[in-house]
Amino acid sequence: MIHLKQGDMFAQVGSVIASLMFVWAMFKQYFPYELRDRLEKYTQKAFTFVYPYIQITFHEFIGERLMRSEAYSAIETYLSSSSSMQAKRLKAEVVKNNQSLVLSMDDHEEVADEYKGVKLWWASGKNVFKSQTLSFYQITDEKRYYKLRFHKRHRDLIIGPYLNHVLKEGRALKVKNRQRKLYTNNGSYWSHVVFEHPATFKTLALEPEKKKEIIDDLITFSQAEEFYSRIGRAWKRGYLLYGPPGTGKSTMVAAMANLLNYDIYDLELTAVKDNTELRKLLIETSSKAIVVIEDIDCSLDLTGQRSKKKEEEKQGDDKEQKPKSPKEERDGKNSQVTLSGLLNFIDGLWSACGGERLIVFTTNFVEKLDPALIRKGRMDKHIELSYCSFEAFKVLADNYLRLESHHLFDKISALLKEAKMTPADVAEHLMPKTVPGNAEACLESLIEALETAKEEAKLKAEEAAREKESSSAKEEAKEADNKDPISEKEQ
Ligand SMILES: Nc1ncnc2c1ncn2[C@@H]1O[C@H](COP(=O)(O)OP(=O)(O)OP(=O)(O)O)[C@@H](O)[C@H]1O
Ligand SMILES: [Mg+2]
Repeated sequence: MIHLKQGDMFAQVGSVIASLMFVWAMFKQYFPYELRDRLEKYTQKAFTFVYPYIQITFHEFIGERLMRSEAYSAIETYLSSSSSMQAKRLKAEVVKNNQSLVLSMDDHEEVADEYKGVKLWWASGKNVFKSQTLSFYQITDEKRYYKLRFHKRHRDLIIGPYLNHVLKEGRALKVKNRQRKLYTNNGSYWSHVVFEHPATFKTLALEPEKKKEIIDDLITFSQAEEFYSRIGRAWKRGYLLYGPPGTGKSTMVAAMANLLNYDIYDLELTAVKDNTELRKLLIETSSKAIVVIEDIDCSLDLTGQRSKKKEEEKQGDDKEQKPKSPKEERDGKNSQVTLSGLLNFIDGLWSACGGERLIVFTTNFVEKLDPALIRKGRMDKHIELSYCSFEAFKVLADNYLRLESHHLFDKISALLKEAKMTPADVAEHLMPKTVPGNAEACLESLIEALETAKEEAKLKAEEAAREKESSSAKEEAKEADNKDPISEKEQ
């Protein structure tokens, strides 16, 4: 316990010096002015010589409006791990919706820290003020603080890099401990609920290499603040998740948020009146967030906006007579958000405010989207989520049935190659049907479903082949019909 010995030494040296200073303050008035001035100068010098340590105080409250200091709470969080190991008296606070505890040292405790081989000490304390009001009760006001002590020869290292490190780490820990939120827009306002989706990349059924690639990409992004600022790009990244329904697109968004500890802003574009409202919503999003637009192909008629425009130019006033799309009729309103409005949302100037944001689009029909919307630089990473592979099935079997291997796995592996089934459907068969769950029964029900799906796929393929054959026969007959008069003429 070196830090305690050092701390004791500080306390002793400090109290000796404090007593000397006290004696000096009592008697200095009896000395002539000039001598007093000199003596004071030498005492200060002696003080810094004997006590060559620098002390910085961080108060809990700042300013007259008594705002809680951000630095104080970042330090409190930063010190929580060393406090729980070193301090004898601790304070506990419950965070994350009563799910976890954060410990900090109680008043008048001291803990040591080390940075690049340099040792320093943090002490907690409080000032108590008593104020007598007109009423009978006495009001006590406590103001807490942290005091940092270090040797003066490390001044540059501690005041610069170390304190930056403490604040950065403290803030990052706070973000990790905070309760995350899921925001949804009601028109141009965000409302939120607590975000508690249990999906993680571990439970996501996906091929391991693909999973690793996505995780690496996300982590690299979240640690690349300096890189983005060096290359002059806003700190954001776009993901396009596409694939059939039930392949895990929404689940992956939740897993991303859980991995990076981000909030989610689920943006419903059809509820946004126009581009101005869209911009307002964007400005109100915080950093460390995922802004997700689900089913972007159905959200707005962004799919063929450009080609549609060209068509409209050709057709003149025909537009007014056009019947409304089913979506427009259902909503009873028509959002005025345009493709260019959305593009500005993604990469316009305002999108850089706040930084550290992921923008995620999900869609079932990637081919329907305007290429401008999903080009690299806007949607930087395109991820296809497809039908369940055997690798993905193994993740589900482990999650749902706690099975790493089983004699039916080989059969399932062969069937998954021939039948297309989404992870959502596979998962449905793995849900326990009895208590306690019978794994074999689940696997057998899955095999049965896969065999049916395989049969259906076979029938469909045969039908498609027949249709193709008959249509090519028709084409040939048509071609032959067209050729006949010519050949007759030639004859
Ligand atoms: N890859 C997967 N890994 C784990 N679970 C999955 C996966 N895909 C689907 N599921 C399960 O199926 C359900 C539906 O999945 P999800 O909502 O993520 O699909 P989706 O791709 O977003 O579908 P849609 O296109 O209809 O929005 C989820 O509750 C999840 O439990
Ligand atoms: Mg979805």
